[in-house]
Amino acid sequence: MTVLARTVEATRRYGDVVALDRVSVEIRAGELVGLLGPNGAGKSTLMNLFVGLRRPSSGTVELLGGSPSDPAVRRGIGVTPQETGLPEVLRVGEVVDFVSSHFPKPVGKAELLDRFGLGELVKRQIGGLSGGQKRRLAVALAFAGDPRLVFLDEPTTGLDVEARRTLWDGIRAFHEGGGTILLTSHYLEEIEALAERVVVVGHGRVLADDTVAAVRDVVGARRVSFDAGELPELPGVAGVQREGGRVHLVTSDPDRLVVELVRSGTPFSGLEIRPTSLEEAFLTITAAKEHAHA
Ligand SMILES: Nc1ncnc2c1ncn2[C@@H]1O[C@H](COP(=O)(O)OP(=O)(O)OP(=O)(O)O)[C@@H](O)[C@H]1O
Repeated sequence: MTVLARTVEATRRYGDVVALDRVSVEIRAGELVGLLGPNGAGKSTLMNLFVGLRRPSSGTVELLGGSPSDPAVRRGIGVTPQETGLPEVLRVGEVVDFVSSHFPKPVGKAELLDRFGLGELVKRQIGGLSGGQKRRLAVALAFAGDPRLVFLDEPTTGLDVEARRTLWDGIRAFHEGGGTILLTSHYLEEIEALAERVVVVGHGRVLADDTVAAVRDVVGARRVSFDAGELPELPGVAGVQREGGRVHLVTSDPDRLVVELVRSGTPFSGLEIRPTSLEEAFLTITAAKEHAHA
């Protein structure tokens, strides 16, 4: 499959901070890849290397067969930054026209706005849009030039559920038409809803790069919850969390844990066992790797 973008052993330092540490990632044509990781993991730095806003301190970055610092190459991508300031006095349609004029084969105003549920706002001044509408427009603009590859850094931050779903529909439509996307998100629900592949980043390193389902399987963890007081030593516990009287234990072997809990004679009630969410999965991966490096 054609690789549209890749980093090879890319490291990025800011002074003493190593934001990315020898990261090698490939984005292949037609993929929708989610980039997941806690605050400060290095997600934005990786995005910025791909789109040419930053250069690696060492290692290489390749974009559409060329270099991200080449403006001609960058014309083939679409980007929505985390922070966006659009001119308040311009109308929605004017902003779309302005951005589209930079590309040889733009999507077309009506189609673009419709795709993102903004069709009725074409004459509205930017200053009169709600925060959510501005955000949706900013994301829509990443698609204006009919790009081969789109980078979305937290596209739906601050949006309500309905606006988020409209954006997801727009992103999915692009992907179903063969488009390739790399998106970061703090909403795990978003990564699970959109992405097929997930790259988990922590402390500047790639912790996992696989399907969403496989990342869960790698961890294979279950969350065992119950009400109890003091707990004895229990086998195979990867993490403990307490909420008032309720205890949540993360384990890869819930059966053994429950057997041992019963054997210990510890009084408990309200037993519940469920699969871990992606967030819990990546916290467990991060903790396990840190443990291994310690
Ligand atoms: N311009 C900069 N100068 C100094 N340090 C920086 C700079 N940009 C990022 N960093 C540091 O590099 C590390 C990675 O930051 P980055 O913004 O890439 O993480 P992130 O995963 O995108 O986080 P978030 O989810 O909070 O946006 C952090 O420790 C951050 O403080």
